[in-house]
Amino acid sequence: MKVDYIIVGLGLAGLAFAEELMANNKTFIVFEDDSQTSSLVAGGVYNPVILKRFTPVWNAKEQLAIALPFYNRIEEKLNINIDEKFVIKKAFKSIEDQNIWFEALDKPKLTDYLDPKLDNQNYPGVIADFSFGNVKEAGRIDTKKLVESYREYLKKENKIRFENFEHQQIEFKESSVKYKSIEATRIVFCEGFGIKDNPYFNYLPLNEVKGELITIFAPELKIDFLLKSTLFVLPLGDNLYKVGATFNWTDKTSNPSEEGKEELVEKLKKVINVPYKIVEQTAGIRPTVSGRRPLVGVHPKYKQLTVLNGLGTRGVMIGPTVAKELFNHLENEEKLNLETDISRFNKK
Ligand SMILES: Cc1cc2nc3c(=O)[nH]c(=O)nc-3n(C[C@H](O)[C@H](O)[C@H](O)COP(=O)(O)OP(=O)(O)OC[C@H]3O[C@@H](n4cnc5c(N)ncnc54)[C@H](O)[C@@H]3O)c2cc1C
Repeated sequence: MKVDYIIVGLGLAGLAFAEELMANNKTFIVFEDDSQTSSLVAGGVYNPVILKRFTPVWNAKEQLAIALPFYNRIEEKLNINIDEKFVIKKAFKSIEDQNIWFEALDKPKLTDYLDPKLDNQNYPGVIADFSFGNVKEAGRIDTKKLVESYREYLKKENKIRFENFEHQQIEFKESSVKYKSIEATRIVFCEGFGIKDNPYFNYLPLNEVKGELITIFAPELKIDFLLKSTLFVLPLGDNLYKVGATFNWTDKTSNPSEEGKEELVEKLKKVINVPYKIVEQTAGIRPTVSGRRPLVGVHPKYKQLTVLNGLGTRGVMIGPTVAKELFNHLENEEKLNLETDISRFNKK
């Protein structure tokens, strides 16, 4: 079997690259072994503003201009609904917090997104003593539905194998690779935290950060916006809400933990004051990089091997952009963004 590309991993990164290949009539096969869960458990929120500091997300406008049409095309192609738009209401913790918001209103990159009028309304069940600030142009991609539907679609197209990709089986040819019975021009590794087992790219500085979420059933909480406080509370419909997330730099497993649950329950006491029941708990590892820029590019020695990783906490927004940039670099000789190109980690 001969293909243009092998893609290893079908999370948000692999999916975005597969779409790019299809749009350009390239042939490919995906390997997926279910070892990582990040894209399946993600909140899926896209939000152009960093709400801890009221600063703009890096290249937010440009990323959203690519990402939203990208997900809407997939909605049409697979006949699914995955994009839900909503307002994010940031619950201020103090008057100082409000003042920082007012200062941020003047930042040119934020004016489109921050509503200058504070929301003083009371929402039953929500604890907020200092009003809310509204963030516009935000929403959520249902990443679980997206990834599962896309894998199903690739299965029907005979373009995915649900098995572990074994790096030691790669044989190098002059300008291609052989993997078992497949000959491919290139391999694109989209393995998330799985990169740690990749002997070609595990030199890259990926700082994995485990995140846990709970889903609660809270019939007395009637909100149709994303509530952002010490945690986020995201309405899913049918009185269900996703609550998260934790940040844990030491636990490298994707298993939900008792500590994770306790941390969320403890923090939630300061966010809502209505009864609820926990109906689900999920966990995954965010593939993050210090400096918060993804890992994109070509192996310094083996030019057939490439990587698309490090999407961090914002895979939904940034995935489609970096997939496009990698494709254009490999096929159209366009330069990679110097901030994301892995050559920044080459030995000088
Ligand atoms: C709790 C939590 C909440 C989050 N919330 C948000 C959010 O609200 N918004 C947002 O934008 N982002 C969010 N994220 C981050 C987002 O999930 C990531 O940025 C994104 O999922 C990373 O995608 P990926 O494809 O790079 O990695 P992954 O999703 O980890 O995908 C890698 C895939 O490769 C497969 N794989 C690895 N090695 C092999 C191998 N050798 N052979 C075969 N297959 C292999 C794995 O099974 C996996 O499916 C969240 C993450 C977590 C954990």
